[in-house]
Amino acid sequence: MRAAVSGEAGEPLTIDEIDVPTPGPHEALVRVLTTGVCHTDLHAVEGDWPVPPKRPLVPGHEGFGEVVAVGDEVTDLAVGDRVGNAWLWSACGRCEYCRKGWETLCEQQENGGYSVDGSFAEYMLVDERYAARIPDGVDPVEVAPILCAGVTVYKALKETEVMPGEWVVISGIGGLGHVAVQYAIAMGMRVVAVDIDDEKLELARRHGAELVVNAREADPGQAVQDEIGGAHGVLVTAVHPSAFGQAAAMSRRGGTIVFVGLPPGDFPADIFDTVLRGLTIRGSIVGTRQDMVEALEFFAAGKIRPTVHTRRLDDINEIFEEMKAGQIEGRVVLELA
Ligand SMILES: NC(=O)c1ccc[n+]([C@@H]2O[C@H](COP(=O)([O-])OP(=O)(O)OC[C@H]3O[C@@H](n4cnc5c(N)ncnc54)[C@H](O)[C@@H]3O)[C@@H](O)[C@H]2O)c1
Ligand SMILES: CCCCCCO
Ligand SMILES: [Zn+2]
Ligand SMILES: [Zn+2]
Repeated sequence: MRAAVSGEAGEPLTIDEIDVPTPGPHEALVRVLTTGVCHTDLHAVEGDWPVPPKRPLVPGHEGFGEVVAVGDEVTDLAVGDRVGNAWLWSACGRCEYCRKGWETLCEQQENGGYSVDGSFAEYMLVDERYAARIPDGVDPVEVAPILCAGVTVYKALKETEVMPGEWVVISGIGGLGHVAVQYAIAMGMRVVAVDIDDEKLELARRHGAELVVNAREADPGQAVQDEIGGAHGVLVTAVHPSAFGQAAAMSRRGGTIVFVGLPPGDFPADIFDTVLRGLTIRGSIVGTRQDMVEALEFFAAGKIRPTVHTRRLDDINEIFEEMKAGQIEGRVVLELA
């Protein structure tokens, strides 16, 4: 099968002919129809995180497709079923985190397109116990970004604890941020969008943001305090550390700041301010299987319309260059079939 393969960190991917994988007892073989390209895939290819991916690696964890074969012990998937892979490719199901419904924190988890091969290929494997079940009748291109961008921001917005009618800042209006604006509005929140690119901020407005701030032209903390007295929640999906240091200043007293963006680096946190204003700073990683069900339900109900641009597998290296340059509007989705 044709696949985009990352052989060495920092090197361009090659489009290779590799073996079609064989499903294990609890696995299914899936013909990939579409797959989103997440900035995490770029981090994986560049190798800029502390935990390296497998190599050689087939990236991709927003893959949508059709089951074509199942393993010997599969009981919950059949040929023809439509499924998705995800970052949470599998977990142990037995540890404290899995028992408590925090399978995304399982230390035995496998990660699609990172520790196991993903969806930048004609076929991929999924574990029947963790594969996303795709609602009937949804758009095969627009559903792909929900499998990571959608479930991640949906979970993160829940983690901000922002209530209907309250304000949330979405910092970073890329693949994650532009659907975060939509989930926030669907969840009854009011949105301030922050980015460094006016075209991204215009996209946020088109998706319903009431206020926008270009962090290259104004101090986002001062702007959000002046406009609304600070936001009840701040969700940072940006790919530069400076956005993380700006988050607290945008928060209202008692606010919750949730980080999902993962640029290498760290951020300053003022001790006195954090304590005096009762701020919560929280990391959030993708979503559980239940979060995926809920995020897909919002999508299937027509409340989330990812802005997508379709490309081919062979374009992947150009796509990553455009992503690095911040030139991608919404989400690129590869069409494999
Ligand atoms: N925590 C998780 O579970 C999780 C899940 C998916 C992705 N991620 C991470 O989230 C990040 C974003 O992913 P993506 O696919 O949306 O990336 P993307 O490249 O599509 O978008 C990144 C956005 O950040 C904006 N940006 C850059 N510098 C900024 C700044 N200083 N202030 C505000 N905005 C700024 C860019 O203009 C762009 O709009 C990546 O680091 C990715 O690895 C994390
Ligand atoms: C720690 C890595 C989290 C990435 C989630 C999928 O983009
Ligand atoms: Zn992702
Ligand atoms: Zn576990």
